[in-house]
Amino acid sequence: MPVSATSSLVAPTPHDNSNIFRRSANFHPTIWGDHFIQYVSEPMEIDEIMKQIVMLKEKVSKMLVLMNESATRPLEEANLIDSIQRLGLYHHFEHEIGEVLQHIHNSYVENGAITLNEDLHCVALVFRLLRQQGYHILPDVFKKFKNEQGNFNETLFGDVEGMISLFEVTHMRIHGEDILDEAFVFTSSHLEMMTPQLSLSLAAKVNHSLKWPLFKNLPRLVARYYISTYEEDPSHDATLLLLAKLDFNLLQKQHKKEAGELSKWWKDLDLETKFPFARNRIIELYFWSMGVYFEPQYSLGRRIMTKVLSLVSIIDDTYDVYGTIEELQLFTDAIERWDIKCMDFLPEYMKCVYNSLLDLYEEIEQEMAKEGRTLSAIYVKNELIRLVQSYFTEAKWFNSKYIPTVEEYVANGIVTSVNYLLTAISFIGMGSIATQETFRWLTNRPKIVSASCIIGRLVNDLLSNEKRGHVASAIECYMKQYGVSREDAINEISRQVTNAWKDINENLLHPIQVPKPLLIRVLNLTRAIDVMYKEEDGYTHSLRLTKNYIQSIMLNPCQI
Ligand SMILES: CC(C)=CCC/C(C)=C/COP(=O)(O)OP(=O)(O)O
Repeated sequence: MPVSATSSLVAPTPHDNSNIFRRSANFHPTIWGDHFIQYVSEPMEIDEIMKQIVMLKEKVSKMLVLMNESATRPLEEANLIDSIQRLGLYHHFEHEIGEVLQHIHNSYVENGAITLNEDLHCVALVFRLLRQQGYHILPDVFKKFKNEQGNFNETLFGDVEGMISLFEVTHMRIHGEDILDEAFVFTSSHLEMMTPQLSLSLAAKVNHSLKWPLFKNLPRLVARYYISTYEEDPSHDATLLLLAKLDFNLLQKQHKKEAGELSKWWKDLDLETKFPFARNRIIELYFWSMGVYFEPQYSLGRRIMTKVLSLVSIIDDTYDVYGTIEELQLFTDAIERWDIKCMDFLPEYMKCVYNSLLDLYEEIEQEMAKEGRTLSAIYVKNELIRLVQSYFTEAKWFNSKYIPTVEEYVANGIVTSVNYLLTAISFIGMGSIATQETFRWLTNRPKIVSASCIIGRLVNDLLSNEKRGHVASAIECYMKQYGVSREDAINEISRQVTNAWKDINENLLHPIQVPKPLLIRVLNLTRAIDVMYKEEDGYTHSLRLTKNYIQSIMLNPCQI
C-alpha cells in the first residue's frame, strides 16, 4: 500500500477566520492538571526494596521449581500459577511457569484433550492457563458437565467458583467452539441471576468477573484488584503477597515519574492553550500506553506511544470537530509530503501540531538509531500518513453528508481505530525482537491486528454513536444499508466484535508467526479498548471509570 501525495499544496488564501463556522465538542477539561509533575523530582529510593524483592523472588522461584519436581497435585500448581499471574508477577517467573505448564500439559493432556478427572473449577482453570500459554486445548472436556439433553447441568448453579472459572474460559473461545458459546450464555446469565442470593463478598466477586473478565482486562488493573482480594483470603501465601505489593509499589513509582515527565513535555509545548477545542488527556493516554506494556523495561515504548497519541488526539479533533474541509486538505497534503517546508502552507493554528509531529518523529528516529534499528521508524511514519488520509476520508464523507456502505466504512474505520499505528509503535518499544521482518508482517495486515482494529472501531462506535457529531458510525451505515432498526444493527455489530475476538484468540495459539511478546502488545491494545469503552467512551469522558482506574493503579500504593 504505497503512500503518495494526492494533491499539490498551495498557500492558503488569507481569510478572515472569524467568519468560518467551526463546530465545538465541549470536552471536559483535564482532570489531572499538573498533578503528576511533582513526581518528576521525587527520589526513587529503591535499593532496600530491590534487595527485598530479589530475596522474595528467589523464594517464589524455589516454590515453583519444587512444585514442578514433585508435581502430583495439578490443582495446587494451577492455583499458584493463577495467583502469580493475577498478582501481576508473571514477567518475573515466565520461565518457571512455562516449565510447570509444560509438565501439566505432558501429564494431563492427550490429543489436545484434558484428561483430568476433577471438578469444574479445576478443569476450567487448567484449561485457561494452558490456552493462555498458547496450547491448543480442545473444549470437549466440558461435555461431562452437560446432561442427557445436551444442556449444562443445573447442579452447577451450586458451584459458584466453578461457574466463574468456566465464564472466564469462555472469553478465550475461538471459531467453531459451540460448547464455549453455550457456556458463555449459560454462565453469564445464571451468574447474574444468582448474585442476589450470594453472600456480599461472593456477589462482589461474581460482579467483578462479569464486568471485568480476566482475559479482557488490563494486567495492572487485574493486579491491583487481586492484591486486595488475595490478602483477604485466609489461605494466602504471605511471601507471594508481600512480593506482589512491593513490586506493584515500585513500578507505580516509576509510572508516576514517567507520567510526570510526559505531563511536563505536554505543558512545555503548551498544546492545551494552542488547541482549546481538543481533548486534553495526557494522563489518560499514558494510562492507555501503560496498558499496552507496564513492565519496567518498556519505558521508552510508553513515552513514545503517549506522545504520539497526544498529537493524534489533537489531529482527530481537528478533523472531526474544528477544521474546515479546505484546511484539512492542506494538512493531509502536508502530512503526505512530510516536509517541514510545508508548514508555510498551513493555517496558523495547524503549524504547531505539524511541527511537533515532525519533531517527535525525529526523536523516534534518534531512539531507533541508538538501538541500530533506524529503519523501524519509517513504518510509524507510513502508518501516521495512512491514518491522516483515513481521517480525511471521514471528513469528506461528513462534509458531503455521504453515508458509506458498511464495507466502505469499516475498511476506512479500521485505520482510524488507530490500532495499526499503535501496533507499529508498540513494536518500536520492544527492542531487537521487533525485526524488519515483523514490521513487514505488520504491513501485510495480519488477521490478529486487523481483528484488533475492527474491535477498536466497532466498540468505539457502539459506545459513542448517539453522541457523535461527525461521520455516520458503523451502526448508522448498517441501518441504512440493510434497512434495519438501531437495535438490530447494534446486535449485528456486537456479533462482529465477538467474532473479531475469536480471531485474536485463534491467532494467539501455537504455531504463531511472530514472537509472542509482540502478539501480547496487540492483545493488550485490544484489552485497552474493552476497558476504556466499558459503559461509556472513557477517553472522552474520563471523569468516572477512567479516573478510578488511574487513581487505583497510578496513585494509590498498596498498604504494606
Ligand atoms: C486510541 C487512542 C487513544 C487514540 C488517540 C485519541 C483518539 C483518536 C481517541 C478516539 O477518539 P474518538 O472516539 O473521537 O475517535 P473517532 O473520531 O475515530 O471516533
